[in-house]
Amino acid sequence: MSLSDDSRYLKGGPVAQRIIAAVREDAAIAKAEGFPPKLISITVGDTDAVDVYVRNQRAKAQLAGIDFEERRFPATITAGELEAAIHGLNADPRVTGIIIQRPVPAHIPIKTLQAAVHPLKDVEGMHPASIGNIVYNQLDLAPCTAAASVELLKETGLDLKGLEVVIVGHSEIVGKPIAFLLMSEGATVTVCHHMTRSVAAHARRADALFVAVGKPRLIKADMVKPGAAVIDIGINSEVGPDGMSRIVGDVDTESVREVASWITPVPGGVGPITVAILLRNTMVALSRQRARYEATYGTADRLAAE
Ligand SMILES: NC(=O)C1=CN([C@@H]2O[C@H](COP(=O)(O)OP(=O)(O)OC[C@H]3O[C@@H](n4cnc5c(N)ncnc54)[C@H](OP(=O)(O)O)[C@@H]3O)[C@@H](O)[C@H]2O)C=CC1
Ligand SMILES: Nc1nc(=O)c2c([nH]1)NC[C@@H]1CN(c3ccc(C(=O)N[C@@H](CCC(=O)O)C(=O)O)cc3)C=[N+]21
Repeated sequence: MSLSDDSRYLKGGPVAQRIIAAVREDAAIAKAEGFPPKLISITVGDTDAVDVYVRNQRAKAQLAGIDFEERRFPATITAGELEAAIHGLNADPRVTGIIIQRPVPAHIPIKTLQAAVHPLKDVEGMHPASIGNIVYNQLDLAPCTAAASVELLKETGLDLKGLEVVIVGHSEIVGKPIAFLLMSEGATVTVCHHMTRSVAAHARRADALFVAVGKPRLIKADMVKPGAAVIDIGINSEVGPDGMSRIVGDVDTESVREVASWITPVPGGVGPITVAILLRNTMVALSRQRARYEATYGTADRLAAE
């Protein structure tokens, strides 16, 4: 049996395809009704991981019928100039959603940029108001990677109520929102980070282990409970023995697959679902904007109102 046929591999492709097919239907209807969805990606400077992500965003947006436009800014741009560009996009009625690719150069405060995106156009769910909604169990517009990771865990069929979950990594964009999403599903959640005394001791207790650190092969077989589900969120670029650059996760997949009952491959796991959820969030944003528009103008037909 080839590795790709192994039922232990929790593959993201089929889940992503399902989500994109639904988005495609919604997008076609919205377009016919005079509200074509449009997603704008903002990139500042150059990063490998961002290039992969943006490339896939463009390809999948095209597949789903969502207009996609990349705005690239040089690493030398000031925070004020970027904020002005974001305010311009907020005011543009043709723009449905804005995503700011991370990381941005050190002189740019990322939090200020995320807060500058209008909450109705915040397709990444990273505005403080959006993040706050997650704490209140309002989950329909969650940060894409966190939502994607939870979606993959659900593919196992495990009952999330009372499940012992350990998350390694507590960034605002991945680890923390995963913790909130899973708490709202009834899981018992432990979050580890670089000050945790023994990541291994916590990880070994987990029925489901989420890893989002950015260190290849951080998680080895002896850190995983037999029968656990392991969700590998890491996307690391590495030069392989053949001298070619390749993408690997944070989990030592070869050894961990002997112990775990489920494991997500990298590539082909969480990544494709992240892109699909970004597109789904764009449609959620569009429907919120339309609801606001109707509340203001009393009609859903923008063209008729103009
Ligand atoms: N698949 C996808 O769709 C996505 C994948 N990614 C990938 O996920 C990974 C993490 O991304 P992101 O969350 O943005 O990264 P950050 O660098 O923002 O966060 C990394 C986290 O890991 C923690 N950490 C660092 N070293 C250790 C350690 N030895 N043991 C335990 N915890 C540690 C850090 O803790 P502390 O803050 O305390 O130092 C921090 O909370 C990266 O590989 C990234 O490329 C990211 C986004 C989307
Ligand atoms: N604001 C922001 N949000 C992010 O979520 C974010 C970000 N910035 N910066 C970069 C990282 C990285 N990231 C990826 C998402 C999907 C794939 C992806 O689609 N990967 C596929 C394809 C890999 C390939 O084509 O080689 C896979 O894993 O199978 C990759 C990388 C999101 N990130």
